[in-house]
Parts: sequence; C-alpha cells; structure tokens
Amino acid sequence: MARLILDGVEKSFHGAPVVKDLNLTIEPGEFVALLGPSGCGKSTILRMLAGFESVSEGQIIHGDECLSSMTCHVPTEERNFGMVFQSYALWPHMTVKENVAYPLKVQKTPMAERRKRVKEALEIVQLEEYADRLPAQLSGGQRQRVALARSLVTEPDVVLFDEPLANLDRHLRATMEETFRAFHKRTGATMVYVTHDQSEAMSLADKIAVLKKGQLVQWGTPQELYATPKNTWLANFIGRGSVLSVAAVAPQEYVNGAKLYELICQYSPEKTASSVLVRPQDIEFVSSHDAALEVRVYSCIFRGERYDIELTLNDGQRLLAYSDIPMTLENQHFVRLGQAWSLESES
Ligand SMILES: Nc1ncnc2c1ncn2[C@@H]1O[C@H](COP(=O)(O)OP(=O)(O)OP(=O)(O)O)[C@@H](O)[C@H]1O
Repeated sequence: MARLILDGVEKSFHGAPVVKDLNLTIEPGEFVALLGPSGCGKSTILRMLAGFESVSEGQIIHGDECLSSMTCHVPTEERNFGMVFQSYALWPHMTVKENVAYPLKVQKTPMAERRKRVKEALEIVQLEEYADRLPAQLSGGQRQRVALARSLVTEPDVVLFDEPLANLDRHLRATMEETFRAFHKRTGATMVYVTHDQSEAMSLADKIAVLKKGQLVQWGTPQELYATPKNTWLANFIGRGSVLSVAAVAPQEYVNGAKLYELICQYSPEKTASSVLVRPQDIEFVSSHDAALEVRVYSCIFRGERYDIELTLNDGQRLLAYSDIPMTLENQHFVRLGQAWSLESES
C-alpha cells in the first residue's frame, strides 16, 4: 500500500479551468471524501485518479510511481484501482457472481482462485445467497453491494467511489454507510469517495477535501472542519449553525462568551465587521438579563429528540438554538452564547 499524492494538479476543458492547483496527500488506508456542490470538479478529480482523464498540469503520484503528469500516463487497467459508480454499472445479463468475477476474468486469473475471491468478496458484502441472481432481481442497495464486491475482487490498492449512494433512499443510505465502513475496515484499502452530501462525508471519511469552483477550500478531519471552518461559505456548508456579523475581530480563533457579547453589542453595519460561527449547542437560554442577548422566537420546529428554535436578535440577525421544550412564536427570551469561531470572509 502506498501514499497517493496530487501535486499541483490542474484540469481544463477547452481552456476553461475546472480543477485548480490541487495539492493533497492521501495516506495509505485512509478514507478520503471529496465534498462540494455540483460542478465543483469532484468527479473530474476522481476521473483523473482513475486514469479516464489526463491532467493539464501537475502530477499524480502513487508510492514512487508517476500515474499522470504532462509526460506520463498509466492507463486505467494498469492502476489496480477499484471503482464504484452511482449507476452501479453492472452487466444485466450476468449473474451476481459473474459480475463480481468479471474483473478477474479480464485479468485471466485461474478459475480456482477466481471462485475463491468471488466467494470472499460476496461474503464481505453479505450477498453469498444472491450469487446466482441477475441484477434485475435485486434491490438498489443489493446492486450497489454487488458493485462493491466487484470493486474489491482484484484486491485494489485504491477504491474510487463516485456518489455511490445517490440513487438510494435515506434509510438504505444509512445501512449502506455501515457497509462502506465495514468494507473499509475489512479491506484496509485507500478510499476516495465523491459526494455532495456533507453528512455522508462527515460520517464516513477520515479526512475531507472541501472543494468550490475547482479549488480546495479546506482539507482536514471531519472534526476539524466542523470546529474550525475556514470561511463563511464553509461554515454554512458544514454542520448546523449561524454565521453572525459582529464588530471586527481577528479570523480563525475562538472567541469566548464575554468577548462575543461585546462584539455583538459593538456591531454596527456602518463599521468594519467580521463574521463568526455560533453552533446551536453553544446557546443557552437564561432568566437573568445580565450580559445576555435579548431575542425573539422566529420559528419552532419539532425534530423528535429536540426543537429547533430560530431566534431573531434585536438587529434582525437570525440565530439557531436547540430547546427541549417548544417555544411560542414572537415570545421574548434571553440567551448567552458560550463561544464562537471567527471566520475569514469568503474569497
Ligand atoms: N468532458 C468535459 N468537457 C467539458 N467540460 C467538462 C467535462 N467534464 C466536466 N466538465 C465541466 O467541469 C466542471 C466540473 O464537473 P464535475 O463533473 O467534475 O463536477 P462535480 O463536482 O462532480 O459535479 P456533480 O456533483 O454535479 O457531478 C463542470 O462545469 C462540468 O461542466
């Protein structure tokens, strides 16, 4: 197993850049998500990793081998990468076991070894009993598990996933996330997973590369992205919370409750302002007016385990808080904010 490095990778189509100066080092066995809105270049990056696309600049290195650069290009079939697509891409006329065996057939693996590996792969995705069925006789989740099994029979160093859960319903997605986690643990392969769903990326990946318009916005663990997002765009994209305009403060630092109270009170739209992220769990409803903000209830939504309360500050800004009990619209309350994270303005 080897490290996968994207070093200054760029991609342009007809002169229009879609991936810009991308630098990522993916450690062996890491589960990495490429996350971003539609059109940000995720699939293009995956296609360059797979070898379906060349790079316009920079290089992709795996271990000590150059996979792609201006001067080299290792073809897809020589990369030993597995691939799983949104559309499953199964052969409809082949049974489950024939589909799973297909990459081994192409590699001309001896029959006995082929049987053994197919059996093992079907075991990992818990589809042994379905080996003789055709894809049309399976559910969406089962078809995606066949695609998973097929991606791992060749014992790939890296498995690439392009929105593999996009066609499944919410319940099945949760089950499949479990399958992916188990699959990763069992195989230990490096995984690169494209998604536009932040909760999917957060729950599956060791590290996430968040992309916007072909550019890397932030690269870090899910916990880092949640706790210390770089800018206002990322703060709005990852997790739940409120971005507030406050009086000027240095970016990329935690602001404690007392300081935050001052910054909110000193804020005026005419002066230089900063943005801070306040997570709902850092908002406390209090009875004392002392160093507390006056708010009004704008909306109250039941979420099962709690209520989402949207509050309006005196200057009209909105703040999302949680409550165990419902609150009446327009009622006045006082809140104290425990802390906030200061953000860079969006570039
Ligand atoms: N072969 C191509 N020729 C020209 N433009 C392309 C080509 N492939 C992708 N693009 C453009 O590159 C940009 C990035 O596309 P890409 O499919 O990588 O985005 P994405 O983040 O995966 O989006 P989605 O989540 O919608 O699949 C888009 O503007 C797209 O139109």
